[in-house]
Amino acid sequence: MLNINEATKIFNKNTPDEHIALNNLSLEVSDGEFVTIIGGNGAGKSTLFNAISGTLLCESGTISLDGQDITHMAEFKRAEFIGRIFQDPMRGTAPHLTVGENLIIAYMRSIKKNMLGIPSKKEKNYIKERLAALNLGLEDRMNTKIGLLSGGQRQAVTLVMATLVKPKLLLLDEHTAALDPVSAKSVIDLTNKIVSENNITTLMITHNITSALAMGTRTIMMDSGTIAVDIKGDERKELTVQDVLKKFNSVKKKEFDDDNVLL
Ligand SMILES: Nc1ncnc2c1ncn2[C@@H]1O[C@H](COP(=O)(O)OP(=O)(O)OP(=O)(O)O)[C@@H](O)[C@H]1O
Repeated sequence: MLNINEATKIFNKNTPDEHIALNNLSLEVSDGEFVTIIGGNGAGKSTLFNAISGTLLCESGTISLDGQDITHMAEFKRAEFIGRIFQDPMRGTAPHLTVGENLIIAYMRSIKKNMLGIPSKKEKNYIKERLAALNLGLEDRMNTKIGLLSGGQRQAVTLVMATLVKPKLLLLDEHTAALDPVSAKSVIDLTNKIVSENNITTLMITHNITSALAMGTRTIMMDSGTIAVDIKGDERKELTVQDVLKKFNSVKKKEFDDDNVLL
């Protein structure tokens, strides 16, 4: 499905500030896998997402999705089949447009029609049904400017926007980190529901090792632009946070230190 082969990204190359953010990183993700990604500050998690979504190009290595080489494909082209949700609920939506307008634009873009085209009545009903399925009553707020919704409501709408048409790949970049605990829990539940019901291949960055283990089917831990730990299958089922940290320490021969990691 997703195949990253020896990707290297170097920032400020050949300067005193040179930094290798992705170091010959290879990763294969199968169709329908839900991979949670953890790692300390600066480990390269967001750079990995930027490389996959085309926000930046790597110095070397290849990236393919569904058998198609996307290594040099422009970001806006990849956005047709890669959904990405950011930490900031303000990102990825047009705050002055209504909930309905934002959803329609996302839908029209995903089906490669003119973004400002007019959906049919059937399509409009489908969009409303998808919103209603969240059980947040947001289908009654189709005419509300999306910027007036709470952060949690907005991330919920963003999740629907990104999955109205099933993306080949969904990238969740700490998408609950800016929310209060109750809203974060609600968005996590919605994420699980939408991803599993639609069997969407998903990568999710989180700083919370507990939810990294509780969610998804596989957990990888990044360090210095590489994958230090990769856990899936039966091995993952019984694993505790301490086990993950122990694994990291034994592989990297150093203590995992990151104040931001919530146990
Ligand atoms: N545009 C850039 N220019 C220079 N250096 C960068 C740039 N983007 C990222 N880096 C550096 O690359 C490294 C990896 O950054 P990245 O944002 O991928 O880490 P991360 O794992 O997402 O960290 P965090 O959990 O803090 O968000 C860091 O050392 C960072 O300072």
